[in-house]
Amino acid sequence: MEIKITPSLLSADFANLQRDIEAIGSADGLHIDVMDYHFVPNLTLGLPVVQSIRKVTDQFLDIHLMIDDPDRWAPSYAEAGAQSVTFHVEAAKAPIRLARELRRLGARAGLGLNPATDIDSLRDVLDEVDMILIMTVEPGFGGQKFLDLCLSKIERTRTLIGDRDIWVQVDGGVSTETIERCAEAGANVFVAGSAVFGADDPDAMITTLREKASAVCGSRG
Ligand SMILES: O=C(CO)[C@@H](O)[C@H](O)COP(=O)(O)O
Ligand SMILES: [Fe+2]
Repeated sequence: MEIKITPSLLSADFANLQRDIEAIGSADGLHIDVMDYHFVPNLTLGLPVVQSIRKVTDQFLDIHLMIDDPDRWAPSYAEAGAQSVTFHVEAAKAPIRLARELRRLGARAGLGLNPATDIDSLRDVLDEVDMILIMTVEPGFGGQKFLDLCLSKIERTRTLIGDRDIWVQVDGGVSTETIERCAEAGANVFVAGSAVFGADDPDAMITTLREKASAVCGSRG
């Protein structure tokens, strides 16, 4: 499965978003973390900023909603032109209805899972989604330490998916130190915030991360 590196704009300079987006031209998408002070103890940005970003880039927009009541708010991000919208299973009231609505609006539907949320009970929902986002830190902040305990969930997720065309995204603490283990476990989409924007050359870091993940996936077959 194709490897994708989607840097998180959470670690970009919010006063210079366009500049920082242009500095990562080799990214496979822009991961945009929407937080509401309720689902997580942090506040970031919302729909107006996503609409503005849409106007200045053709990049694939990968929205990660860490908000209460995604049933109400998520469709607007698809309408704003985001190609992928991920909501959390812990927050959604009707995840199947919401995933269907996102797909109807032309977006890929993503299902996000916190570190303590199990995947096994979600096997019946898999055909409704295009991506499973596995948090590898508690959601809310960039720059946290990768939780190794999530690796076995990545493996179980890939096994449950079988031959379905569903992406497995890992988010949190992904770096040159951890990306190979995530790829080995079965992830193919990698969010990296502090690792990319904290690097001297963010675009070169994307290439390094992609090479490390690809080397593992190549050997995994
Ligand atoms: O969703 C989140 C945090 O809740 C992430 O997307 C972070 O922004 C990733 O940042 P790093 O751990 O890569 O610094
Ligand atoms: Fe995220």
